[in-house]
Amino acid sequence: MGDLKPAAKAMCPAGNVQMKVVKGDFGYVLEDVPHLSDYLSDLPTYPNPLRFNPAYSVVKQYFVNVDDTVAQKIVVHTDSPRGTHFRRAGPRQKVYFDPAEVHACIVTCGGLCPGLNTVIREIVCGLYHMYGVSKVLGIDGGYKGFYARNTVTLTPKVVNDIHKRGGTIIGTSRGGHDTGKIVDSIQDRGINQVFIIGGDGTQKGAAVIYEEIRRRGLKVSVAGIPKTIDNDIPVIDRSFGFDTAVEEAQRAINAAHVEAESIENGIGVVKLMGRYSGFIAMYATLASRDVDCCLIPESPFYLEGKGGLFEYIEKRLKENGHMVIVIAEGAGQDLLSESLQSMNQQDASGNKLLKDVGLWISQRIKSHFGRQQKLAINLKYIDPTYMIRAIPSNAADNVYCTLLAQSAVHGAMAGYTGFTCGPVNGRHSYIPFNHITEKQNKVVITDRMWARLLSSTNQPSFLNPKDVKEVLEEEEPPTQMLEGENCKDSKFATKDIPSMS
Ligand SMILES: Nc1ncnc2c1ncn2[C@@H]1O[C@H](COP(=O)(O)OP(=O)(O)OP(=O)(O)O)[C@@H](O)[C@H]1O
Ligand SMILES: O=P(O)(O)OC[C@H]1O[C@](O)(CO)[C@@H](O)[C@@H]1O
Ligand SMILES: [Mg+2]
Repeated sequence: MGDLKPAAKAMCPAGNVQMKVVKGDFGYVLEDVPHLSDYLSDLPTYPNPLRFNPAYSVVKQYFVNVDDTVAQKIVVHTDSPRGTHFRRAGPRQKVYFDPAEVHACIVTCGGLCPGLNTVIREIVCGLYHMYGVSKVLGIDGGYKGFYARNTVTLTPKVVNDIHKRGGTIIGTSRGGHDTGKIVDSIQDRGINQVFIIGGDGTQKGAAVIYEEIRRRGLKVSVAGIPKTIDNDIPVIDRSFGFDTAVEEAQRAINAAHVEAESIENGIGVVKLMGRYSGFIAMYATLASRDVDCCLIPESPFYLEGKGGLFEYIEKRLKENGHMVIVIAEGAGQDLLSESLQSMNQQDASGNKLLKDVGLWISQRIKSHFGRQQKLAINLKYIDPTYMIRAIPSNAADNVYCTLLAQSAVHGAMAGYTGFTCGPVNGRHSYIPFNHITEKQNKVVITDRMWARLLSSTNQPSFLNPKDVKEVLEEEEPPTQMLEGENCKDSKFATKDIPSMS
């Protein structure tokens, strides 16, 4: 990495702060994150206290090499360029804060997600035990808590057991992001490390807080920790709490299956979260094996006629006597808008409020088969929406949350700022905000994973040749969670679509 070319700068779409892009040989690109020293000169440095910590001092190569970067694309070809890289997360030999001067704060924003309390716990414990920092504040109730609510003092004792509880002990909210007031509060309280846990909206808010802090020339590190139960944040392998949510969804699917198979022509309908991305529904379906049909926002479907849902339900009931349908909350919203009066309501953050697709589809199925009178169905609708996100994180998510929190703490102590952290191809990395906020992670229905789902449920793809063409033309890159690349050359060739009319 010694022969990297000098930084080439590009404008950051989110604001007026320039992106740090470093180019190297063979198409190597480092999309670096900002550092306090980019805008503050003569900052003192200190040896990392971990050098003197008996637990860590024996670890070989514990400190991350300053040149370590992580490749975004893991599948490469002999002639492909090396592509985009991110700075590897982890402790540095030198830190830019004297632990005694650190005054950190933590805020959680947006919807709940299993693991929030674990992340809070591990930020507090990481700061205390790894770096000897003893001033950590919890901001009560999301962004607006900076200027409208009280704060909570967080110590290892206060947070000791919180990972066993769902929710967030410091509260959360939507809306109320006022950059000026938030940065005033940070400045007035003498806070110099800000840990912001939240989804895409929260990370957009974190980006503008960072920009304002930089504009004011403050020595304050801003670290984002991505949180989304929908797994809709791009670049990172997966988001914390997702595993837990998929696991909890099994209970609802099992119940739907038991109900459905115990009665003649039983249909179990389960609605799961997923506003724009159907990952929870897709993984819960794949894990369960009891699901006959999974409907997600990314894959359009229709009810009536040849190749439609009603036809498939009839076929499945005749074949098997019962069936289970899993539907993500954002699926089929276009169909609902046609039949229900459009509401166009928004939550406090400006997110569109969705109509209840679970209730709607249950009613449509009932009235279709009721009208036909040739198949008497028994439908049970289960809506575990909030149950899958209000629980504590499972063991795997707890470990993941710990690594995330520690990455954020190491990054802030090392003087990095304006970053989100998360695993990229299994290596924790510091990712510039714009990469995380520019677009959403979605299920790519031309990817192998969706094909696996279709072959496991045997459901029709509901796509007509025109839809297939449109999907292929969108050229979505494969998601990080998937093992392969897009297979647009073969998998969705028209002849392979199960129920093409
Ligand atoms: N573009 C933006 N600029 C500044 N702040 C924003 C922006 N978008 C959202 N926010 C703020 O971020 C916070 C959380 O946003 P939002 O409610 O959209 O949840 P989220 O972080 O996307 O999480 P979830 O995945 O649960 O939706 C809110 O306080 C909101 O005001
Ligand atoms: O009802 P709330 O708390 O606004 O949250 C609902 C939304 O939050 C999410 O879980 C995202 O965090 C979406 O899937 C869902 O639409
Ligand atoms: Mg969001």
